[in-house]
Amino acid sequence: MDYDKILILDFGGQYSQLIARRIREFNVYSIIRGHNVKLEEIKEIDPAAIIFSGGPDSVTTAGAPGVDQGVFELGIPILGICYGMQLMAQLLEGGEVEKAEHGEYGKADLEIFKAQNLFEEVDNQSQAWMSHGDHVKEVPKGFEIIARTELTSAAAMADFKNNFYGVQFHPEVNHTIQGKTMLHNFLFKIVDVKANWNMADYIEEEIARIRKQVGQGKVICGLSGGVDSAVASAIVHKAIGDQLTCIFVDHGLLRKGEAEQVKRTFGEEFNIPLIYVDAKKRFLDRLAGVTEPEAKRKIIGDEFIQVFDEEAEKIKDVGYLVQGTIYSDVIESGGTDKAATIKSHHNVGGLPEEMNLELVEPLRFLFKDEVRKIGEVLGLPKEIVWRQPFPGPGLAIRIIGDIDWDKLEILRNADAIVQEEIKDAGLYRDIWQSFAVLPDLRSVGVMGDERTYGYPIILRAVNSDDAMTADWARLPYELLQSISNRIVNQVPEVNRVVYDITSKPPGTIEWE
Ligand SMILES: Nc1ncnc2c1ncn2[C@@H]1O[C@H](COP(=O)(O)OP(=O)(O)OP(=O)(O)O)[C@@H](O)[C@H]1O
Ligand SMILES: O=c1[nH]c(=O)c2[nH+]cn([C@@H]3O[C@H](COP(=O)(O)O)[C@@H](O)[C@H]3O)c2[nH]1
Ligand SMILES: NC(=O)CC[C@H](N)C(=O)O
Ligand SMILES: [Mg+2]
Repeated sequence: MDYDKILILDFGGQYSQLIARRIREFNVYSIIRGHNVKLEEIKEIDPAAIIFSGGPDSVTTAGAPGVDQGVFELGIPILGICYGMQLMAQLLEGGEVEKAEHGEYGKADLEIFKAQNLFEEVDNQSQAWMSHGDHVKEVPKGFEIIARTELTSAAAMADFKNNFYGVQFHPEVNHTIQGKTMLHNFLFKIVDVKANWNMADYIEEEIARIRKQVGQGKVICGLSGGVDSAVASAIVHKAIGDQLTCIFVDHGLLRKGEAEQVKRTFGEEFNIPLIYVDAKKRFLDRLAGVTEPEAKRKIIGDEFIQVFDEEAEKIKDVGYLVQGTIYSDVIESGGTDKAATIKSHHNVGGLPEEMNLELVEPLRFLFKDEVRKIGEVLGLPKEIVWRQPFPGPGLAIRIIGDIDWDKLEILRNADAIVQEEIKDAGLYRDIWQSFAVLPDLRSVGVMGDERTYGYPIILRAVNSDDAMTADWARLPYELLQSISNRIVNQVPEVNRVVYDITSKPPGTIEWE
C-alpha cells in the first residue's frame, strides 16, 4: 500500500506519541523519529509533511536539541508545536525566543486573527492548552502572528507562502477544544494527504508479532484487574493460547475488596489460568519508613519483578513477561531520549536493570482510550473495559509519606466511600478517575464538642481521555457534601475533606 507519511520529529515532548495517535485517528500513517535524524534519512522516508513536537528544553540554552536546517528546504509543510514553534523561530532568520516573564500552564483563551488554513472553521475565541516557560518574542521573516492569548502575544504564527506554521499551545491534547480541527486542517487542507491507513489490522499484526517473539516459549502475564493488562493478556492468549499463565499480585496496596473482586471476575470471565500471590508482607516490609515517591516506585517495581521471577521458576521454562504497559506509562518514565522523567511508573522506569524475563508489551505505543476500543473489539466485559484506572503501585502513591497498615486501612475506608458515592451518582464511567489521598499531616477539628486532631482526606476526581492531560471534575456540590459527610462520620481518624482543583499540567493525576 502506498501511504502518505507524516514525519514527527521528537524533541522529548510529553505529547509526541499523542500527535501520532491523532494522525492515526484520521487514518493517516505517521512515523516518529528523534530530532537528530539525518537529513538523508528524512529524504528516504519522503514525508508529505513534518511536525516538530514539544520538549522539556529551552532553545535559548546552548546544546538544546535542534534539527538539520535542511528540513526547511524540502519544500514540504512544517508544523512546529510548542518547543517546535520556538525552534522554528530560533532557526529561521529574524526570529527570537526568550524566557517569558510568566509561564503559561493549563487552560488559556485563544484569540485567532486569521481563521484560514490551519484555523479554518475554528472559532475566533477558543480554548487552548498551554505548557511553556519560553515564548517567541519576534517571529521570523515571512511569518505573521495569527493567534494570541492574554500571556502570549505570539500564540501561533504562519508563513503562508512556505506553509510553515507554529503553535505555542498543544493542538494534540483534548483540552485544546478545537485542536483536532486544526490538525485535520493541517493534514487535509494544507498538506492534502490520503486517508488510507487503517487500525483494524492492529490486533492481527500484534498477534503475528507476539507469535514470532515467543515461539513455543512459556509466558506469564502480570494481571492487575485493570483494563490494560486484561486487554494485553487477551491479545497474547489469542496469539499463543495455553502457553500463557496470568499472575495477580496482592501487594497489600489494593483497595477495599479488590483482591476478591479480581479473583472472582477473572476466574469467571477468562479461561486463562490465574495464580494469586499473597505478597502483602514482603511489599510492606520493604516499604517501611520510605517516604520519597521515586524511592517507593523503584522498590515496588523491583519487588513485582522478584515475585514474577519466583512464579516463573515454579512454572518452568518461562522466558517472557507480558505487561499491560501503555504509552503514558512509558513517556512519564522518561522513556524516550530527550523526555524528562515525571514519575517512574513501576512497570517501566521502576523495573530493575537486570531482568531475567523478556518483556512482551502489545500496547506499549497506544493510549488508554485506544486500549479500551481494542477491549471492546475483543468482546471483554464492560466492567473491565470501563474500569477506572488504578496505578500498579496502588495506595502506596496515594499515602504521602511513609506507609503502614493503619494508614492503608484509613485510606481504604475513605476510598471505598468515594467509589460508592461516585457510582451511586451515576458518574463512574463519565469520570476518568476518582479517589482519595491521605496526606502526611493533621489538623484540628471539633466533633461532639470534643477537640479532634485528625487526618484530612484529599478528594481527587479528574476528566481525561488519555491521562496525558486532565482537568478536575466539576462534581455537584451535593455529591461533594455527601462524600465529605460520610468520610468524616464513618472514618474516625479523619476530620476534614478537601477537594483538589488542579489540572494536569501543572499537577499530575496522582499525588506521587
Ligand atoms: N497487582 C498486580 N498484579 C500483577 N500485575 C500487575 C499488578 N498491578 C499492575 N500490574 C502490571 O503492571 C501493568 C501496569 O499497571 P497499570 O495499572 O498501568 O495497568 P492496568 O492495571 O492493567 O490497567 P489500569 O491502568 O486501567 O489500572 C499492568 O498492566 C500489569 O501488567
Ligand atoms: O500502572 C501504573 N503504574 C504507575 O506507576 C503509575 N503511576 C501513575 N499511574 C496512572 O497513570 C495515569 C497518569 O498518572 P499521573 O498523572 O499521576 O502521572 C493515571 O491514570 C495514574 O493512576 C500509574 N499506573
Ligand atoms: N511543552 C513544551 O514544548 C515546552 C517548551 C519549552 N521547554 C518551554 O517551557 O517553553
Ligand atoms: Mg492498574
